[in-house]
Amino acid sequence: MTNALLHVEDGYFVPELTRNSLAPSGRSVSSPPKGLSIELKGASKAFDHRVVLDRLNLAIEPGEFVAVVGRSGGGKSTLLRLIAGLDRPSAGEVAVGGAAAQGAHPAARLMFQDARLLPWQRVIGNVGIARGPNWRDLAQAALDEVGLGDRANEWPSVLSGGQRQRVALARALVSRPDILLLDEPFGALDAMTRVEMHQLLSRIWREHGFTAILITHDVSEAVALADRVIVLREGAVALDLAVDLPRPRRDEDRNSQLASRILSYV
Ligand SMILES: Nc1ncnc2c1ncn2[C@@H]1O[C@H](COP(=O)(O)OP(=O)(O)OP(=O)(O)O)[C@@H](O)[C@H]1O
Repeated sequence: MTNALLHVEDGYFVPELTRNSLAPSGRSVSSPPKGLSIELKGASKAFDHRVVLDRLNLAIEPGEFVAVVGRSGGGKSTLLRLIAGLDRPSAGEVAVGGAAAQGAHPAARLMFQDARLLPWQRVIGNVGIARGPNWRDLAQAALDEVGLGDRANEWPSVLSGGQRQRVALARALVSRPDILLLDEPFGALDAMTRVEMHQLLSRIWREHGFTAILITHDVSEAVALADRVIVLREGAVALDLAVDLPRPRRDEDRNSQLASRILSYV
């Protein structure tokens, strides 16, 4: 498979999106980028005249971690696709870093419930999928960051679900994204692995400084990870709540109180 066939919608690192890691930007693996702001101004999306997002206004600060929860079919993934620039609003505007989105945003990476690894590439080949100068070193560094440095030469088929998601995270990180868009990335994992992934993502988000948007059905996950939880209902923001709890969020009582409050808006 050539790079030209790799698609941003699959979470892959496409060649024209390589500015941070492969261009001589001066950024090294240890110099974190700054997250970008995201703004939706009266953004609507309709499919066949059915309104899925209805005049949404939302301002997300650079480096903020926002979780979006809501019922199935409520427009969460649609919102993520608009922010990624994979889809255009039917009306209104989506701005990333202050500029209106025009096509897939070069600084955004996506992660899905399914890791979407290429079975014919070893782990390191999946992470450094775009190749280019130093790709192996950059991919190895990203694998080290997610705790899989010693699995670089294995095939994806021998990895567990949690390890595959770590590889998907490394593949996103290798380009030093300014925005990480997470569409239920931990939805298929068991409870223990999910908690490990929460800790990993929290650490990486803190160290890298990217803006994170996490879609989840799990309100406790939203409370554990996000600065802010948004409930999307019938295409509009039903709740926009700051999670004012210190990290790491180990106070089960406070977490579950907040989770119950959020659930009442879903
Ligand atoms: N490309 C499309 N064409 C037509 N309808 C679409 C398209 N994409 C999404 N929809 C519809 O828009 C609505 C919202 O879908 P979306 O995937 O954004 O919801 P969601 O909140 O992410 O759902 P879930 O939690 O089940 O993943 C659904 O009714 C879906 O069928």
